[in-house]
Amino acid sequence: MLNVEHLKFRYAKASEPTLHDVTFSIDKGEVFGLLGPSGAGKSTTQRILMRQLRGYDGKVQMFGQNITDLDRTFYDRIGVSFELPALYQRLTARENLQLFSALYSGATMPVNECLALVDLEEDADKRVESFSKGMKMRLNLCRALLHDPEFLFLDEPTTGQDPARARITRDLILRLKAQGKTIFLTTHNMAEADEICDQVAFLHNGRIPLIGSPADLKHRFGKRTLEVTTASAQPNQIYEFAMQDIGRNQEFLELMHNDDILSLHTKEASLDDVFIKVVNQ
Ligand SMILES: Nc1ncnc2c1ncn2[C@@H]1O[C@H](COP(=O)(O)OP(=O)(O)OP(=O)(O)O)[C@@H](O)[C@H]1O
Repeated sequence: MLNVEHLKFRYAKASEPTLHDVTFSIDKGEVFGLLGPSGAGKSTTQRILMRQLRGYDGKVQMFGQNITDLDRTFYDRIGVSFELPALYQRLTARENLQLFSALYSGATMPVNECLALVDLEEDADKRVESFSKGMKMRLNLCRALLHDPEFLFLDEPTTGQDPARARITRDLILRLKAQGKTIFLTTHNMAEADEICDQVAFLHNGRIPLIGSPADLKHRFGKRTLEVTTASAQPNQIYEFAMQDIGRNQEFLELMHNDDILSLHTKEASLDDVFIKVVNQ
């Protein structure tokens, strides 16, 4: 569905390339997460794939063709939800969607139906300028879905949303995946990436040093630990032991012979651990 090989890109006024050598591919129906520190080049990569930035080196193929060879129907096949101004503030949510619907050559989803997907039906006739950041993000997502595209670009899709709303958005993304859509997202939320992505890639120093399923990367690079608290320890003192070879860890074994264990708690490896390892390399 998408194939990127040795992508390199430098902004006109920058002395160094933002992307040095980026290679990855995404299969149809996959949720792919591009992760990395601020300024790593995640949005830059997305903008190249969306044909907003030209002048790159390397190969970028989408829908089986080089993206430079695709005609304007490309924009009917992709949906884009970015944080930056994509909405008319003075218009209502409904008016915004009606306006964007008119830009597509093919059929679009009824506006009410689309607003219901992101739980905004009751706010349909309010001006966007009165919306919270999270509501604007949800309307942006709605806009991206209007024309039922097969490929979605989502930049930080749950930014500004409270945990309940973020849950609704993540469930929607998973429903879209179940419908066969391919989704490329960026997020700083590692737990979110872990939950919804089939594959994640870490972008760092203009390259992708790690790529794989969250489970595989956590297994390879994360660390599982056991946390122990005891009655005799200082308040807030927690002993932490790596699970690997714990049965031969003398300090742990001695602690287990004490009678004052208060709690034993296993901590699973997380993508946060992997992220920190990648950026500290
Ligand atoms: N128009 C531009 N001209 C020059 N440099 C730019 C331009 N846009 C972005 N950059 C630089 O390119 C680098 C990558 O920026 P980009 O926005 O792609 O990062 P990001 O990984 O998406 O960051 P964040 O997580 O903060 O959104 C940064 O150093 C940024 O300053």
